[in-house]
Amino acid sequence: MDILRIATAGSVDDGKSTLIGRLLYETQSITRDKLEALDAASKRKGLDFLDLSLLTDGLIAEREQGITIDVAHIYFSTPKRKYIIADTPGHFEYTRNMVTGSSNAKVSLILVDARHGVVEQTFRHFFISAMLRIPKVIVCVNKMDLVGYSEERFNQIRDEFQRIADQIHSDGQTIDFIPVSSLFGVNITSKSDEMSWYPGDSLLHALESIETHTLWETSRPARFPVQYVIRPKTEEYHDYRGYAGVVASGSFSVGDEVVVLPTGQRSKISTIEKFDEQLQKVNARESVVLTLENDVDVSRGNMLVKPGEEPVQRKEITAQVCWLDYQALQAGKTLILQHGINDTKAKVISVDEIVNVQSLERIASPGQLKLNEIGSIRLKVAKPVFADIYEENPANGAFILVDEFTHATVGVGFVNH
Ligand SMILES: Nc1nc2c(ncn2[C@@H]2O[C@H](COP(=O)(O)OP(=O)(O)OP(=O)(O)O)[C@@H](O)[C@H]2O)c(=O)[nH]1
Repeated sequence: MDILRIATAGSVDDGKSTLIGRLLYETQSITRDKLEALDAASKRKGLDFLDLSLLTDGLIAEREQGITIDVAHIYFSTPKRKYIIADTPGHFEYTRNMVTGSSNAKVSLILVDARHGVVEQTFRHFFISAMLRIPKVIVCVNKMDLVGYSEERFNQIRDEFQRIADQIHSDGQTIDFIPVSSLFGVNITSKSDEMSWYPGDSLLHALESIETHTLWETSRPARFPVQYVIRPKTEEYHDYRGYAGVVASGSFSVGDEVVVLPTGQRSKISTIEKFDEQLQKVNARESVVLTLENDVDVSRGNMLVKPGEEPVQRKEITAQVCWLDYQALQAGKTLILQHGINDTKAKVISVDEIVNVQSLERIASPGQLKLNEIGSIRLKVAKPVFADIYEENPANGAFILVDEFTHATVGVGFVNH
């Protein structure tokens, strides 16, 4: 069964917890004991209905004590597929959580309170979705009941959002707008009469109709980072060399010619093995063991690619970076850049620009990048990195920056042109 990952974030009180709670409730994803706990917790709050906002995180006790956690993963499923929602709290400082919570997501769910319209947090969330190239954005205009289910208000918000989207260049991203009332369950899992003017799908229907296989990385250039070299020590398998890893992007078939990076040696794929199975072809995200026709030199950390679509071996990298450390990033700083399983020392040459994610204003030569800021930097690496431009191949275009001494992750980067 396939899995669709959804990233969400919202501003305080725009109704995200209620919306997610309703999705879980109406897809019968709540166990009986959770329902009982929810009922009891709602009664304790003096409510005569189920407070669905208490459901998310599955952390009813924490919610009641007012503790908010960083990123919560919420699971639900329909007969069609499984869903994972990565939910980040809407507080303005949480860019960092949003970036980590959103990586790997194929859908970004953005909530807008119909009364307030597009707010700063909406900008930030959309900017990050665009930066991460999340292919699908669904904007739920919530609390439509509080604006009399007004088509005019919905159109106003949609147009305002679209204006922002037009300012942020985000190729390949599609945006859907859905008017909903989470509290009353309107347009969440089914459509209802209140907004007969709305011709589109309910939220769940929109999610169900996203074709994940067309979104996956298979259409990108083929990349196979070698995680382990398998060399059994037995007599029988004396000559066996298998290369284990996960296909990062693209696909490989038996007989395909491959180039080994960084050596540039060439060979052909002899077999593709998955457990006891022999495959003819393997696609992105699958774990396999490849064997090659001739005895080329391949070691852990090398990458198999196809001739004619090799990534550039970069000694200098320009990247958009989200900085995650309390100590600001400045030119001259030495860090460890980790790209897949490879790491190398990297020196910051310059911090060229920062983006104000609320106004989308760009400031040149800011001198430093502070906690939660997003900006463009230039790095020099000690060992060449085989990264793609993030926009062209997200699976091979991102890296993390690690502090040399504390080993803490201090930044997330996306390779630019
Ligand atoms: N009238 C109306 N109220 C709603 C709707 N959705 C949520 N609310 C109310 O808005 C308030 C905030 O809802 P939550 O779901 O807790 O909002 P949240 O965005 O998760 O807020 P945090 O829990 O602070 O992150 C609650 O009182 C909800 O009952 C809606 O569609 N209509």
